[in-house]
Amino acid sequence: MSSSFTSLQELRELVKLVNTSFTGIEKACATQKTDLPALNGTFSWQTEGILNDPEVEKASSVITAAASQLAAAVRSPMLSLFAVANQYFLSVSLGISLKTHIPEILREVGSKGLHINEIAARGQSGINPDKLGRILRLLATNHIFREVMPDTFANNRVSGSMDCGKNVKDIIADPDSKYDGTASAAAMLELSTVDGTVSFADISKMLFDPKYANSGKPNETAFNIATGSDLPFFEWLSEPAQAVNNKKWATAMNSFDQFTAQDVILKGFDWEALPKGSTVVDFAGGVGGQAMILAKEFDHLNFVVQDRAPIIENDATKFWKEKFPEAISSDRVKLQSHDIFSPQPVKNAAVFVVRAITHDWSDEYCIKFLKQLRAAATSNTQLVVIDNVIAYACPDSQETLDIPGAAQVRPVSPTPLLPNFGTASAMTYLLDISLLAGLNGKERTVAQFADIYQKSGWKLVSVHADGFNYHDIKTIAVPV
Ligand SMILES: C[S@@+](CC[C@H](N)C(=O)[O-])C[C@H]1O[C@@H](n2cnc3c(N)ncnc32)[C@H](O)[C@@H]1O
Repeated sequence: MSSSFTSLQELRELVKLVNTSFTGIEKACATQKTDLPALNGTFSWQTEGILNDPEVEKASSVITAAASQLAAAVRSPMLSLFAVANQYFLSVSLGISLKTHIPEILREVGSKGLHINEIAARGQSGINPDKLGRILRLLATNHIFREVMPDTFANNRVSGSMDCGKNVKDIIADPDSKYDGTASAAAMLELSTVDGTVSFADISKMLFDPKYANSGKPNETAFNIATGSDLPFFEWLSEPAQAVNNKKWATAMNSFDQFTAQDVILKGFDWEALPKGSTVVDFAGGVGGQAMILAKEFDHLNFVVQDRAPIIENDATKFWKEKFPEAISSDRVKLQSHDIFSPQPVKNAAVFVVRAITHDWSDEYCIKFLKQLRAAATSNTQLVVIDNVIAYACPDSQETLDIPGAAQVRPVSPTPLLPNFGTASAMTYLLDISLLAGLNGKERTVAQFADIYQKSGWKLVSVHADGFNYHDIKTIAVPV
């Protein structure tokens, strides 16, 4: 670990890591006969493709982790801390740029950019041009947008990725529908910045409140304190008053498909080996996106997609009617309204797929629904939980590493990087805290998964990680 280095040695090692990783990126670009997309270039999914190359992905993580470790080492601690303490303004500025449609306005004028007076006028939000300019300058200083001339801004590749693709005129005519029909990740960014999440980012109220401090309840959170609602987040989102946020949430969830490989569900579990006619339950499956990928690939399997009644009756029904109607008409796929805490109606499931669910709930609640699944399981039923796995920021030698596949979840970081790749893994840790604030949810280590399984009558038997990340990890359990 880093403690064995002198300060200059450590910095030299970090610089070396940046250099060797950069050489790896150059080689991958040469092999693929392509270039890295330029920071000041235009965003497109096609040119971003090289970043998904496993070598480039790994090199990118090393460079990100090393660069931030270098900055932490060479900068005055007070400057680092001041930047963190005021990060909130960066977050809100990002949201303001979305609310005023800056990425779309700047796309329409191209690389020459536009003066702040004209940007403010085109957005018709009533924002003062000088104040907007200061917001955009803070963002440009953080590599989001470019100030091409004094008070004149253009998109760069980062800000361009927030462009929802619609005409500014159409957006302004109906701002509530801005993200309809798109898969824009900007919908999630808006929800995370100006649409309310900021109000519950202050989790101190939740952590120090005598009633909330030790609660695992989904409606005793920073979100509840901030909004005054006593509904759990997802129920609140279904309220008629939240219709616009609800639409945005649906777009945000769809947008994740662009970042995650669509075949992850197919890997790390032998679906082919399940006997013909086996039933796979997509538990709290949303519209049933995972079941659909599996149903298209394995026609010997049947599926039940379960979720809350409004999701099943509206979104899921529409989704399957549009994309795979024959699966419904042939009865191979059934859509079923089901509350995860009530007794599981499918008693002959070969597999319960539980994706992006456990991290929404505290241990207490996970154990409740896992017990319901266990009560309905046969001795051959398998539980396939797909979620993020979180790692400690220090070396970890827990006994679960003996479980097949568990060690691969933690790629070994080169010294002197943090074992969890530091800020290259920041998303997982930020998500963990936002789950805490909004839902009393939690990202878990492999050992913590093993623990909730053991407490609900399941036994963790294997772990499968696909690629170089902590996302979409499969933990597979069987009845005890
Ligand atoms: C993050 S989404 C994951 C959806 C899906 N598994 C996927 O991977 O796309 C969480 C899902 O849990 C569902 N959910 C939340 N509370 C529920 C409950 N009490 N009963 C059934 N489903 C619930 C939500 O409606 C939502 O579809």
